[in-house]
Amino acid sequence: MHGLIAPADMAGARAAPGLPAAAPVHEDERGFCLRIGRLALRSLYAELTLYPKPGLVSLRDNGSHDDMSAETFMRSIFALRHYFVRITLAGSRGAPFGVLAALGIEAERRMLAATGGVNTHRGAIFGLGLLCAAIGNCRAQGEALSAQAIRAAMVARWGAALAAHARTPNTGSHGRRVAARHGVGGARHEAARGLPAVFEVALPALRRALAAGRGQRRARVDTLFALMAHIGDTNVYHRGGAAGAATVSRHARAFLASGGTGAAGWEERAERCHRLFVARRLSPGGAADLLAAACLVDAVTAGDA
Ligand SMILES: CC(C)(COP(=O)(O)OP(=O)(O)OC[C@H]1O[C@@H](n2cnc3c(N)ncnc32)[C@H](O[C@H]2O[C@H](COP(=O)(O)OP(=O)(O)OP(=O)(O)O)[C@@H](O)[C@H]2O)[C@@H]1O)[C@@H](O)C(=O)NCCC(=O)NCCS
Ligand SMILES: Nc1ncnc2[nH]cnc12
Repeated sequence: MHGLIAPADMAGARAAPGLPAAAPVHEDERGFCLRIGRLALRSLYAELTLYPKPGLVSLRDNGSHDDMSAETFMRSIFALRHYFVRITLAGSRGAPFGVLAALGIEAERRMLAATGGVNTHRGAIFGLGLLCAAIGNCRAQGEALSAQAIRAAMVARWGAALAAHARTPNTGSHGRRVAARHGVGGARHEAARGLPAVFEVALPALRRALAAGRGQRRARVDTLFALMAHIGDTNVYHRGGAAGAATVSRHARAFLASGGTGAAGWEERAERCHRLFVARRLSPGGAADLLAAACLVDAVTAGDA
């Protein structure tokens, strides 16, 4: 991921929609935004390359998907290399939600151009974009980069707009149909509530597993299962309905109850779950995004930025 972001990206950042073009970007601010952008890409790459990851695309196989592969995701990650830098800068400048949304919609356009029209990271563009903006805002306010401060900055600066966004009808997305049929709010409602899946489920699970000495791979697998056990994933509902969502939650809880990756034979159990989800075409894409989001917050709060 190291070489993906060049200083030229900051030039691109200044030209970002809604940001004052003449606003000078100071050296330390520039360096910070580049580092956060790099950590965001690294988090998406960490998610993609993790295995076993029930139903999801990895370097091993395409999971429950006929329309995308690891290559599709790599193209998407490369297409987002400017976006995360820009939205971090926008957040540091206290940009309104409309500016962030415009950056996100532009990023979605770049993603679709890179993937041949496949939706790989629409949810990640939203969730990780919001976190990058909050991280930039936190630093600009002189706050220490803790999980609590990042969440507080996101809610304080964009909470009202996110609540309004969650109330607006989805534009022809799966999310709208899932919300109408199953009452599951998805990404918008998750953000409107301050990303509880990231800060109250994923991050604690990741840190518990790391503190238990399980290493990054096993900690990330445990975290993905914790997310699958707890969230309403619109991707799962879209493909498998309420029965599919119950299947995902039941198998995730069983894996965790058996000790997660701390128990002998965990990898075979996780791969068996992967094969079952693939057979039923289930794909917890929302959990995958939230895992990447937790990896980003963990890296930033560990001082990697
Ligand atoms: C805010 C939006 C992005 C919300 O979009 P939408 O109205 O469609 O709402 P959702 O469907 O609920 O969510 C969209 C994606 O978010 C991920 N997701 C799902 N559930 C959750 C959840 N509980 N919490 C968080 N995130 C969630 C998921 O994204 C991932 O899965 C997609 C890939 O999987 P796949 O199965 O292939 O998906 P499809 O192609 O759609 O299905 P198939 O046809 O293949 O079967 C991929 O997107 C992953 O990221 C949901 O898909 C939007 O309204 C918006 O406003 N966007 C622009 C604003 C913006 O980005 N701003 C930036 C900063 S504010
Ligand atoms: N690895 C993955 N496979 C399928 N959908 C995803 N959405 C986000 N990451 C994903």
